[in-house]
Amino acid sequence: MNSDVLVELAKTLEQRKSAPADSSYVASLHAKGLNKILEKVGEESVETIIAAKDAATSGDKSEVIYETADLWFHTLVMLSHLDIGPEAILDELARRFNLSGLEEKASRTK
Ligand SMILES: N=c1c2ncn([C@@H]3O[C@H](COP(=O)(O)OP(=O)(O)OP(=O)(O)O)[C@@H](O)[C@H]3O)c2ncn1[C@@H]1O[C@H](COP(=O)(O)O)[C@@H](O)[C@H]1O
Repeated sequence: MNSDVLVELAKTLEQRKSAPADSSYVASLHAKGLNKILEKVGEESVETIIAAKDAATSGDKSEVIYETADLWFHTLVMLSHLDIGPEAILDELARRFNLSGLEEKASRTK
């Protein structure tokens, strides 16, 4: 698995924050602001869910892969807009290694 892609993409997204809005899609999203970015995350979430349902019945996984890539991409733009790098999410997932989801849920205080 090539998780370097996430890190490399995040570097590009960071550079786009200071680019002119009309020079790139990511720069245009940052210029439109967080609400527009969240609208895209919501839209891509719904498209991913629909593609997953379709994949379960048709067996064709290409659309759900394509839509999940759109969703991950827009989620990375959201994180970048909030000055959060993908390392923070990867670190959090790593922290959860070998931690049972059921045990973690039972240990929550809120
Ligand atoms: N991975 C992506 C990527 N995935 C999806 N998209 C774009 O996301 C956009 C939104 O998809 P939609 O299907 O919703 O398109 P749309 O209906 O035209 O969107 P809206 O008008 O509703 O906003 C499309 O324009 C896609 O091209 C991406 N755009 C950029 N990247 C990466 O980001 C880098 C920087 O991109 P730029 O900022 O454009 O240079 C690129 O080099 C790529 O690595």
